Amino acid sequence: MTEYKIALVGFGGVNRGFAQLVAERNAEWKNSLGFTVKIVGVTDLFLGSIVAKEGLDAKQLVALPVEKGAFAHLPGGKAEAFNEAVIKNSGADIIAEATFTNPVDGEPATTFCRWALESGIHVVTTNKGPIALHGAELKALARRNQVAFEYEGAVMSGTPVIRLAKQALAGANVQGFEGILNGTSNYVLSQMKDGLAFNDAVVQAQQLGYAEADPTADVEGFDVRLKVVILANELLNARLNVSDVACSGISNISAQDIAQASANGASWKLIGSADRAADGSVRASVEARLLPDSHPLAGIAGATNAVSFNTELLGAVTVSGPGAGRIETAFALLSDIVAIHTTHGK
Ligand SMILES: NC(=O)C1=CN([C@@H]2O[C@H](COP(=O)(O)OP(=O)(O)OC[C@H]3O[C@@H](n4cnc5c(N)ncnc54)[C@H](O)[C@@H]3O)[C@@H](O)[C@H]2O)C=CC1
Ligand SMILES: N[C@@H](CC=O)C(=O)O
Repeated sequence: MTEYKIALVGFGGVNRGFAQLVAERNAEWKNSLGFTVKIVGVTDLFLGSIVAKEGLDAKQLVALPVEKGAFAHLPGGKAEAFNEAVIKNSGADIIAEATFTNPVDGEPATTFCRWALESGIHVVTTNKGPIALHGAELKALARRNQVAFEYEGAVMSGTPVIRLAKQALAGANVQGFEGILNGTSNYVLSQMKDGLAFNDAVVQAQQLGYAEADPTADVEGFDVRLKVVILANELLNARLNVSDVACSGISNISAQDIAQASANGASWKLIGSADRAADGSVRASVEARLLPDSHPLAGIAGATNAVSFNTELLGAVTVSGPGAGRIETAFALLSDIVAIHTTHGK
């Protein structure tokens, strides 16, 4: 029976959600997935760090209070985040990277991924920055070191759109896509439709674990822009940079705009899209669009996301599912570990 030793980098909503899955389901995974997971290290800027090669009690980790330096209260724990030591020296086979997404340069998460890959350790991550901004370099580094770099949760949380489009739609010839790719902004627009003020809806999205550390990234479209770059580069063989994608958000949409749209049988949605032109070039954008209620994306409400792939052989293939959420995104990490088990498992 394979046992994967995992170190968690960042211990906010997503990796705590992953620890919860381990606490509740490890025994079940033994039978259903053919492996178990042992958490051998955790490091977090705010909480500190801890390493235990014999394995940490996942239930105890989940119950850790969200207090500065909290890991220092556990035997062997430290108040400081010794990220490099945890990544390189905890004995982990896999690093689960879930620190803040930095939409400008992808750091320091990109460095965390490099440290792991250079050390021959697999990486699973939900962080959009390293993939959108340094994806080609990190994938090459993973190949050179014969390890996996997996990031299904970076787009649409636990809804498996990247693997679906790359594997199940291989050969169908994806020509483009359009989608609702941010849970927070879609939640905010839905709540505003029900009468809540913009700022109150953003606070709710933060409390529910959907929003970025700085929710400006959600409501101004920067988060969707990273996801559009990731999907376009993965599926359309584009080489887009963030600066190639025109981007605007939803912060200028008023309650009155939403009510008026509703009265006219339409809804405002933040849409990320990309298309391959006849000359092979790829154009992409992020913008709020007014969709008639008959449009397949108009009825997608709350933190649910959906993406419609335009394929040559099947026409439109639309996938909908959770776009944010702690456990939902933790599931994406699990699905990445399943992929590693399939490709690299003993
Ligand atoms: N929450 C969600 O629904 C989804 C989140 N993501 C991405 O997953 C990642 C994690 O998300 P959450 O857990 O919700 O965020 P979070 O804000 O709850 O947790 C992030 C944790 O990382 C820690 N951290 C930040 N910088 C660090 C550093 N330099 N070294 C060590 N620790 C550091 C923070 O102290 C915090 O505890 C983010 O990149 C986010 O964009 C992706 C898909 C969905
Ligand atoms: N803040 C993001 C989280 C997932 O990427 C969102 O709301 O979609």
